[in-house]
Amino acid sequence: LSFDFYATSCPTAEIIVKNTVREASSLDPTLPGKLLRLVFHDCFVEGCDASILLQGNGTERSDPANSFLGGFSTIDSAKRVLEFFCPGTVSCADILALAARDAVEFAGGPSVQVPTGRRDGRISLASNVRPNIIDTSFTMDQMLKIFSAKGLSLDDLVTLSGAHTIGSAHCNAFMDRFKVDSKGNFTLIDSSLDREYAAQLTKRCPGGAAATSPTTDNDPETPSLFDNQYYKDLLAHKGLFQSDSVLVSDKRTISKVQNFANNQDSFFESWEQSFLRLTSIGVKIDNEGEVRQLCAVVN
Ligand code: HEM
Ligand SMILES: [Ca+2]
Ligand SMILES: [Ca+2]
Repeated sequence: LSFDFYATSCPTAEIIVKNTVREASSLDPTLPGKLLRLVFHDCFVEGCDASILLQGNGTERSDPANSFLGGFSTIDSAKRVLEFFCPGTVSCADILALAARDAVEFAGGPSVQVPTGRRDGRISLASNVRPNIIDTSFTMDQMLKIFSAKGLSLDDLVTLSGAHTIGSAHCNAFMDRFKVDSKGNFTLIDSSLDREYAAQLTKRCPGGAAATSPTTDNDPETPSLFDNQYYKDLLAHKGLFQSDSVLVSDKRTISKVQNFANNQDSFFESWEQSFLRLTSIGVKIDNEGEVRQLCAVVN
């Protein structure tokens, strides 16, 4: 990968992606979160190779763990423009990494220079999703095991979890942390969650209707701003997922959380490094992959 990969073959590549993300985000403020989660779910399965974008029976996209992913149409739009100006040149994997980078910037986060040159993969299997994607119920050791397998550290886990400073979630991702009986009586199951916050969350999940339920902001304070508020939320026991709360209950990660909560610059600096590591996982180059014509299908 290199920073000037498309300098001669498609010098406007990054501008085209940025403009597409900018326009789409101004119409749909939920888009930045979707693009950011999309690159995470791409890179953790088969590397950053746009395997998540392939459609069809039994692909990664068809796994229930990926059912709430979004942002696909924005990637398709950017690809359409790029195929017009630079046919067969810019990979879907690069478009996705650049779009996620731009999404963070438009949400108020740091702008990161991202190297390009990723090729698109030809393999996308639902059976590869569960072993590689972290569930909210995982312990720190289970999370660390998956992160290590990707060449990422505990610090990367704390930093990249900061993505939950934007975006939203469906009830089934956090509903098991509390319980409401038929009489409306509320019981807190996970005591690492603030009681009042949990009581508010129950109102977002009426009757336990998980899939059809409305979404809840990941960061209750600044839901669409990419800032360090997520870490302040964690210290206030307002991490939405169990996997967020674990970051303050584990002595290996609490000091990093405190550091980021007190110092946004420190979070942003770490973000830049960790985001580069995330978007470099298992990249395919040259004939290890292809440049798809359409991001949803292999050539
Ligand atoms: C480490 C373990 C992680 C777990 C268990 C986890 C889990 C989840 C879950 C359950 C949701 C809600 C999905 C829904 O119901 O719609 C979510 C949302 C989100 N996640 Fe994570 N996540 C993790 C790490 C990450 C990382 C590393 C990133 C990116 C760098 C990320 C970015 C996001 C974003 C941006 C959203 C909001 C998506 C939207 O608004 O549509 N997450 N995550
Ligand atoms: Ca992938
Ligand atoms: Ca925020």
